[in-house]
Amino acid sequence: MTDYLVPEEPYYRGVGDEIAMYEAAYEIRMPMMLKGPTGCGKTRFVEHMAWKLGKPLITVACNEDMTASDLLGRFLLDANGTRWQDGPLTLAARFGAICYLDEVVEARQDTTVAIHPLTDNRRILPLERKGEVVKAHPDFQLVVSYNPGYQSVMKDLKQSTKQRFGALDFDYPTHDIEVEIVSHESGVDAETASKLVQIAERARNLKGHGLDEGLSTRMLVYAGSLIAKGIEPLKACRVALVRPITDDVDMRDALDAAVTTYF
Ligand SMILES: Nc1ncnc2c1ncn2[C@@H]1O[C@H](COP(=O)(O)OP(=O)(O)OP(=O)(O)O)[C@@H](O)[C@H]1O
Repeated sequence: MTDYLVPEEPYYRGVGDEIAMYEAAYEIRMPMMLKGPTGCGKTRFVEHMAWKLGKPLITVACNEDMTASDLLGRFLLDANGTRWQDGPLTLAARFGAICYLDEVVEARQDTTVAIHPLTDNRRILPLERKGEVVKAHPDFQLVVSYNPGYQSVMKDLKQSTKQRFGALDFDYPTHDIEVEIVSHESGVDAETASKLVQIAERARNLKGHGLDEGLSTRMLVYAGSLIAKGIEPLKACRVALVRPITDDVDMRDALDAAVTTYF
């Protein structure tokens, strides 16, 4: 399990009371759901909290091809016959890690249902194929992330899943905090970081008016990092901010124009 300990403090700039809330939630081992758009700091937050609490962290990026076996484990065939290999969720439950399921809504429903017995007061994980019931280690906690913007009627978590979690809302930080984050992460000065954040703020206003999702803090960190490496800001913004977020020619022009008002 020591392989999964977070060795150094991951930089996380708190934006509200989320650190204190998470600590309280961990105290009672409440399963947590982190809700918010992509690239706004959810993963970094969990890494920071695992480090702060001194607990191992096992992260799983969920996708629609994922089966319950990918989480729970399976029998593998090797030279000596078959042997059981724990999946990441089983490993975390057995040895007391924080298990972070990123974008859990992407997983198929039979996969999400597999977490149910772990997320109520039973805190057990039945491994039907193996004929074992794993009792969760006292340090085990389940954390999932969820981007409400992506959900459709077809793809949403069942209420019986949602209601097993406490939830923390995440969003893009306020201007000054985002400037601090972008500057810290990329190495650009506060003035440049502030320009990048202003571009993002303008683009975020276009969400729902041609853009599906706002420009994330992650994208700003990329743009800033390119600028810090000596790339001309205009080009850095095109590559890291404008081109990835839209294929629409008019929208690209509008965003390019926004960039040129700052750089
Ligand atoms: N509050 C914050 N403190 C420190 N860094 C932050 C913060 N918010 C965002 N970042 C920066 O933004 C980047 C993206 O954040 P992160 O990977 O945590 O996003 P996410 O919300 O988990 O996205 P996804 O849902 O796509 O996984 C981080 O690598 C970090 O550089």
